[in-house]
Amino acid sequence: MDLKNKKNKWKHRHFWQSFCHASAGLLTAWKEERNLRFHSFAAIAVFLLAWLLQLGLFEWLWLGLCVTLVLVSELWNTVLENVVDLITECKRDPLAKKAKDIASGAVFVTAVFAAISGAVIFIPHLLALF
Ligand SMILES: Nc1ncnc2c1ncn2[C@@H]1O[C@H](COP(=O)(O)OP(=O)(O)OP(=O)(O)O)[C@@H](O)[C@H]1O
Repeated sequence: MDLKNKKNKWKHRHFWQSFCHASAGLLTAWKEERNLRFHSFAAIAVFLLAWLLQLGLFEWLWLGLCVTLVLVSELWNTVLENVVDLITECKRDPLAKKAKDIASGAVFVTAVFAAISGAVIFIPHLLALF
């Protein structure tokens, strides 16, 4: 297939169009993915606690990095689930299971990293209160 000469009719022509499609994607993921909503609320709770404890700039940056990593890995997990369902037409397939389980594993690894980082940052501040 000659992809070079084939014009993609869906190609974005304006930045604003790209922005609208990205926002629509985020909204769809938010509506459909329970885990994404859970991680988003957890992120809000983390930022609220960081604000109450008056954390420093680098602690905020580190927490921001952890939250971003978790949310982005959750979004990629959703992308993969949708692509796998598209290919398999939602039929049972051992390769589909393998791909989805590994993608979930990636989210789990990021979430564990975020939880450990959160504990390292918050525990000393919380202990100092008592
Ligand atoms: N087509 C399939 N063939 C075989 N097993 C599948 C298939 N689709 C899903 N599964 C199994 O079911 C699990 C849940 O898949 P599903 O697509 O419902 O994701 P989910 O419940 O949104 O998961 P997550 O919590 O990772 O977001 C997968 O991890 C996999 O083990």
